[in-house]
Amino acid sequence: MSNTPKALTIAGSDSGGGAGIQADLKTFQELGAYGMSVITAVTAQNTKGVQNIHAIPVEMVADQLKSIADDLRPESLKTGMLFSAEIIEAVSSHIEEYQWTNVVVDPVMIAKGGSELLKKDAIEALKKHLLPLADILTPNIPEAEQLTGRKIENKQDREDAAKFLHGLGAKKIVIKGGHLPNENEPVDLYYDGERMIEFEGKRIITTQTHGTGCTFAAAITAELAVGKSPIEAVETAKTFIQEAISAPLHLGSGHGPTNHWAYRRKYQ
Ligand SMILES: Nc1ncnc2c1ncn2[C@@H]1O[C@H](COP(=O)(O)OP(=O)(O)OP(=O)(O)O)[C@@H](O)[C@H]1O
Ligand SMILES: Cc1ncc(CO)c(N)n1
Repeated sequence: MSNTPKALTIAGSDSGGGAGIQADLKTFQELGAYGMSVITAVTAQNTKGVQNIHAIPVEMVADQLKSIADDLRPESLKTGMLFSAEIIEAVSSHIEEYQWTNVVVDPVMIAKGGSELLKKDAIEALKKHLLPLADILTPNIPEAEQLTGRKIENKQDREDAAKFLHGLGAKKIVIKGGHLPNENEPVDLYYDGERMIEFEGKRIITTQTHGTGCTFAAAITAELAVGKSPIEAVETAKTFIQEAISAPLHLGSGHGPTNHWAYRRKYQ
């Protein structure tokens, strides 16, 4: 058998191709990991917004996980849109049962246009079942606020939130800076229980940011699959998303997708 690194995404499908499963698989491929997917929900979505959501029955989510576990153990995995408490519980119990490692949890809650990708009553399940399994948790600022129940207004708040989330069991946390006010650079704060590290970026004023969070977490996951350390993985992911936002494709009339092949063209 070959030792090609395999990365798994457990997430929702974005018909528009810029976020969710589609962004994840494109990113895995770009960074040299063989991509696999477990689909939790199908969204009818484009750059203008989410028009409809159909959750996959939890038994079918479990069957997809089992098929992968029976044959194709992933070197790393990421979770994205999980939609409901029952899907979160099923995904968490299977990750535990199969003892999968290098688990990246992107706690997707709301799409850019405001659509709910995680039911409100599922947040507790996420905290209780999935956070303790996270090797790297990647909330944006509104998600970190939901998970901590605290307002995040400055750097000290972000550091406190990272510590709080570490206390809930996530081993490493990256609080992403995309949602900081436009006059601030998009600094991502990394915390592993000991070190606080700021990953700096250059803010690009653009509407072409559909799927930035998915792409960033997928890049971390791909890097873990190919054997990089968590800090190296976050470093590469930061460069990958910076390039992907810098060279937009200008597709659609709303929040357009990022450019998943920009990093390769520049660095590979
Ligand atoms: N305008 C921007 N310019 C440069 N980097 C950005 C910009 N917006 C976001 N980023 C970076 O992109 C990554 C994703 O962050 P962001 O906070 O946008 O995630 P998100 O809100 O989860 O995305 P999504 O819309 O997919 O849910 C982070 O590394 C962040 O710093
Ligand atoms: C399916 C899906 N997952 C995640 C996001 C968040 O960007 C989205 N818009 N759609």
